Amino acid sequence: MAKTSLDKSKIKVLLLEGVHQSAVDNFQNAGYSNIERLTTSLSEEDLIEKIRDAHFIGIRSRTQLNERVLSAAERLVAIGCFCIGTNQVDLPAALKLGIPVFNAPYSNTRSVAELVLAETIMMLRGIPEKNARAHGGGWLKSASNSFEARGKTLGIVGYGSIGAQLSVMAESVGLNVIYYDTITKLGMGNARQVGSLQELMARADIVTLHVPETRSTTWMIGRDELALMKQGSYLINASRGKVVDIEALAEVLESGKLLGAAIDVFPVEPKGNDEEFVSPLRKFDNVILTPHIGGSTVEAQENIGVEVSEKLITFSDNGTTITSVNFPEVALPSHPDKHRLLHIHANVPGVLSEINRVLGNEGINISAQFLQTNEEVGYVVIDVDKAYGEQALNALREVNHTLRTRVLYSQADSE
Ligand SMILES: NC(=O)C1=CN([C@@H]2O[C@H](COP(=O)(O)OP(=O)(O)OC[C@H]3O[C@@H](n4cnc5c(N)ncnc54)[C@H](O)[C@@H]3O)[C@@H](O)[C@H]2O)C=CC1
Ligand SMILES: O=C(O)CCC(=O)C(=O)O
Repeated sequence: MAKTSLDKSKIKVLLLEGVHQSAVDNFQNAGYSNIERLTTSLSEEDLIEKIRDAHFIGIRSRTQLNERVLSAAERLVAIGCFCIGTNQVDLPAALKLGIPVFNAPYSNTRSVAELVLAETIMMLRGIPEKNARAHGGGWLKSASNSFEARGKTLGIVGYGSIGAQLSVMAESVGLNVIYYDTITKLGMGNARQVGSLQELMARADIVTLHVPETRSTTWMIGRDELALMKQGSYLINASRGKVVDIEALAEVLESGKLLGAAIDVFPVEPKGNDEEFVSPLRKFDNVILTPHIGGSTVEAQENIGVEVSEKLITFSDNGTTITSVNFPEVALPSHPDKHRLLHIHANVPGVLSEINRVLGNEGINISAQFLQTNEEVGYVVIDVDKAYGEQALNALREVNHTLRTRVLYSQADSE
């Protein structure tokens, strides 16, 4: 088992929001034993306390890792988002602090697409109201406002992994698919890209949102966009809560313009299952409300647990940053006979030559060197002879603009 700069039993892994057991198993199998796993997210103050001595943190969509929280995380080596979205992390702040962020970009794609297709069919048939009526002892046997999916138009906003997968599944039940994306994309099957969000809103019978939360998508669907929708149409949002103005949506539902909606994500979501869910949409029987479970299937969560923990363990044990969403990506070979130094620094001219100078001054022979930079940060990985681990690390710490350093001892040495 690889010995890292710290004894693995001292490396603290904090997992929040019910990250799947598969992640815990993976960490344990890799020799990490100091794992704390909580089922909820934490308030900012509690998070600051907890993250202070964590080396790795695993979160899902609810935990907000803002600049203030990250600044308190003095020992943090990396962040794992056990989900697709990474908007809950201040990625530039993490980068400036030298902390890579990893996620699972495809593991729950299918789960979301299946849910959205199912909701489309359920809403077209008016099932949410009929179900609510039956639970209250009523009997709403009627074909009024009950439609087949065949021949209706599904409008997908954001034609990425989820949008494109949904597109294929939707066509298989006879829906016509149109989509809007800021990037020109080749449609799957017979799906056709439209030129504007406005055109999509006006043409679709069902509009479904699959964009990330960014500046351009925040409150993207408000009064003006909802006003463009067809009389008797439907809206689905399983992307992020701040993409839709919920008050405006409540108004169009109240007016009867929309026949239904299915909303999985909300501007403010409960921290855990014990907190009350508050929303102006609670009163509508024709709205399917789900507690941000688009990606919550056994299959997806287990896969995500494995995928993201593997990325964190690989970075911890070997230094590889491939697939990080904010960090220079470096794919590294194993280093059986050498100690490996990891140096993360602000990307200003002269740091690499300074690194080589201080190592040269110490008489340290470099056997391999890897460098990758982005606009903010440089990541240098240096393999050195086994005689020089601590000495080299101390020298590197003195280099100006250093953000974080680590040493990974020779793997053969620590078997
Ligand atoms: N409800 C849930 O449990 C889940 C929600 N999600 C959310 O779904 C989002 C989408 O996921 P993926 O399809 O995997 O992402 P993706 O990155 O593959 O696709 C997003 C697409 O949106 C497009 N886009 C970005 N800004 C846009 C704009 N202003 N207008 C139109 N299109 C725009 C992009 O060009 C891209 O094609 C995630 O970012 C996440 O927030 C993801 C998984 C589970
Ligand atoms: O499962 C979760 O907690 C979040 C899922 C999600 O929204 C995502 O993957 O982006």
